[in-house]
Amino acid sequence: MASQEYSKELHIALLAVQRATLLTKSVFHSHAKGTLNKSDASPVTIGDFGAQALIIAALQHNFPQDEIVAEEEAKDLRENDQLRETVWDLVKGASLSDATAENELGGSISSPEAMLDIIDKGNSKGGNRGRIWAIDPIDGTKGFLRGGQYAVCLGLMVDGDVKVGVLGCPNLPVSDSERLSENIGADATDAEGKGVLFSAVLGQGAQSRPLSKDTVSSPSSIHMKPLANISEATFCESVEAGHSSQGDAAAIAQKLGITKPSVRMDSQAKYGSIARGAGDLYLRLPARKDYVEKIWDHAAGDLIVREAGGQVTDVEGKRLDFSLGRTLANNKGVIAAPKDVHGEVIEAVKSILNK
Ligand SMILES: Nc1ncnc2c1ncn2[C@@H]1O[C@H](COP(=O)(O)O)[C@@H](OP(=O)(O)O)[C@H]1O
Ligand SMILES: [Mg+2]
Ligand SMILES: [Mg+2]
Ligand SMILES: [Mg+2]
Repeated sequence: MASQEYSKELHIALLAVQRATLLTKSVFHSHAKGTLNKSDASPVTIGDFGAQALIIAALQHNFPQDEIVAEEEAKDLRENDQLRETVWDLVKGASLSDATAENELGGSISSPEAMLDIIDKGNSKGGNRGRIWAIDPIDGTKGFLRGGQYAVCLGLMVDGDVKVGVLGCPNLPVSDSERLSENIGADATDAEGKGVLFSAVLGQGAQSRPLSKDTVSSPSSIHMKPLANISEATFCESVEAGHSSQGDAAAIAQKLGITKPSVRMDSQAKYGSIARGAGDLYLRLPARKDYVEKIWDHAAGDLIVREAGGQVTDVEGKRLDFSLGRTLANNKGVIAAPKDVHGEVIEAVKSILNK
């Protein structure tokens, strides 16, 4: 049988996300997370920089022609010797325990200077032409710092359309059959038995597999849970009230007859959770009118939910458009739901937001 389309891209993406996720786990457990505040007042840690370096190095080794849009830049590390050395210590020690897998990723980065240049290779403007990877080295940095959920995120777009998506979620349960509990975001740990990789290739379905320390584990297919009645839905939203208007979400839930409390969770772990049927809906209602969503916050999750039988749009019902550069310039908010109830959810969203 001929290998399926994008099979090499998926394999490398899984390995690269796995290696980067292991690096972030070591930072998650340490007290010194090397946190800085960026110009927009959002945090970045040594884990974000290190994970971005490892993923880009793996992509450049395998797909040297491809462009990369990544969240972070090396400027702060160039200006701060101590911070640079701390990140370098993390990066040079990071490797998968399987030698073949590590070889496939190109092995270690050669020097701290090379690491800085690699981090800055994520500066593509994005757009609607050619092969462009989108990287969020730690999505949900605030959750990461709080000891909650976070995700290492990688997507491949071709001509502006997402073809491959991978999410590494070290603090989610491995099992697809655990329903979400209210406090999953708050009491997350990556103790034994935790850690999952979600993935999808356009037209080939969505999968989950345990996060491993060596080569990739074998996958299970994942699907959104059929909903007999929308009123029985469990919906997910951000922990951060500034990222998603929780008052609007509550009003929409009430309109749909939903009585269960929302599950608040950081990061694209929300997309992975509903894709595996652990929850049903993801509501991200714009809290600030001027905020423009970034493509790396949604590329992988959007594809994984759609391949699991869901529909993902903005609050007006438009598909997310990844072809416009580094941001989702043409979209406001995100509504993800099983295909057959998505229309009903959008009607409720419109009726509340247009009030
Ligand atoms: N005002 C805002 N509205 C919506 N999203 C925002 C925001 N400010 C920051 N974000 C984004 O929200 C992401 C986290 O999403 P969530 O709330 O679902 O955990 C952040 O990703 P990072 O943590 O990668 O910076 C950041 O890009
Ligand atoms: Mg950030
Ligand atoms: Mg993010
Ligand atoms: Mg991030």
